[in-house]
Amino acid sequence: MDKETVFSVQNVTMDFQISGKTFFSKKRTLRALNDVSFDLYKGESLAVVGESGCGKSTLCRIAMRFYKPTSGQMIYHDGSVHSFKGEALRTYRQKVQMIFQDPFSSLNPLHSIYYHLKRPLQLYHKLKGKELKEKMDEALEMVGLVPPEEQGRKNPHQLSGGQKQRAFLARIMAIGADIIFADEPTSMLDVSIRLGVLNLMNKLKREMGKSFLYITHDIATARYFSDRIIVLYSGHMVEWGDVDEVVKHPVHPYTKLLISAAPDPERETLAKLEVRDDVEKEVTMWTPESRGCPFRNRCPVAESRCADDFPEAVEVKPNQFVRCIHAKEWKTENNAASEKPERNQPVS
Ligand SMILES: Nc1ncnc2c1ncn2[C@@H]1O[C@H](COP(=O)(O)OP(=O)(O)OP(=O)(O)O)[C@@H](O)[C@H]1O
Repeated sequence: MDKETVFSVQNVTMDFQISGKTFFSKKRTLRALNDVSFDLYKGESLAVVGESGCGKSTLCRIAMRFYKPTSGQMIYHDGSVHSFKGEALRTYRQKVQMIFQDPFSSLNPLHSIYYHLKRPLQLYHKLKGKELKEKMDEALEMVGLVPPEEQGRKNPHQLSGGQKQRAFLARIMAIGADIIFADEPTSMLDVSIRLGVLNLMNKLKREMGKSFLYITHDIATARYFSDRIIVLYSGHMVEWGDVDEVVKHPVHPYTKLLISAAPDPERETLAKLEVRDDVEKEVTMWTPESRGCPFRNRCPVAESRCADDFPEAVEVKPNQFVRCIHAKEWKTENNAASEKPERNQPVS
């Protein structure tokens, strides 16, 4: 069955003007995202992973219209997100929502949980009286805040971090969102509570067909919750595809590095891959004038040609794409290995 695209990111590039190192130095341009493109499908979770500063949150902020991209566009229902006005903008603000990292600042401490649910149900669905109360309780039950009568009357400070994220998800459901940009929604929660929130998002995805763009630096939760994954490095998509394939058989040296840094008992055999220690380990600041592969200064297999151009994407396996000069060689080797007949198998 064909997948239904509900949101598209098309060649998005985002530049920021930043101050120089001293008061008198000239402003510089930082390229936070470089030519980023992908589709988000109905009822899927697409993880965006990468280390701090790689541009994950910028992607969310553009989708929320906090920033306008320098070039490229985001598409929702055939319309460019930054061109929406009037009714189209109102619908977009209803259907596309964001859940934040910090559950402590996402709810108004002065108002009850019922209040947070009542407002969107009145505004977007024109509900009142008994029907309004039933819908609020339904939303609380859906996210596991029970009994709803008791939980709904509480103020945010009376809830734990995990319960606050559940209350915020109940609000998003009450608004009627279909697409949720989740920016590290569990990173500030205790490990024991994280799983519950991820399971709840899984339920919203599976049972209600909600789509999630799941921003994280944690490969383990990305694999647990997501269907596909994009690995970002310094604003560039370096590898993307089905999450199991990318995590089990990473091809880009940066993906290998990320995965080798995450503990996983199943993956004892993966060779540990170190960054080069003869060069700077910090992420190089990317500017509109920068050329080549952004990872080359840390890459153990870099060659001089890596400074020329950022390589084209190569589909190394069905649904797994890599941008690295070695991707074609890897693809050839991999295909040769898979074409080799097994011993004792008749060749037809
Ligand atoms: N408004 C801004 N002005 C200038 N630079 C910015 C702005 N917003 C983000 N940046 C820069 O853009 C780059 C990407 O930032 P972003 O917050 O998207 O990264 P991130 O991957 O989400 O990091 P983290 O995981 O630490 O939140 C960083 O170098 C950041 O300093």
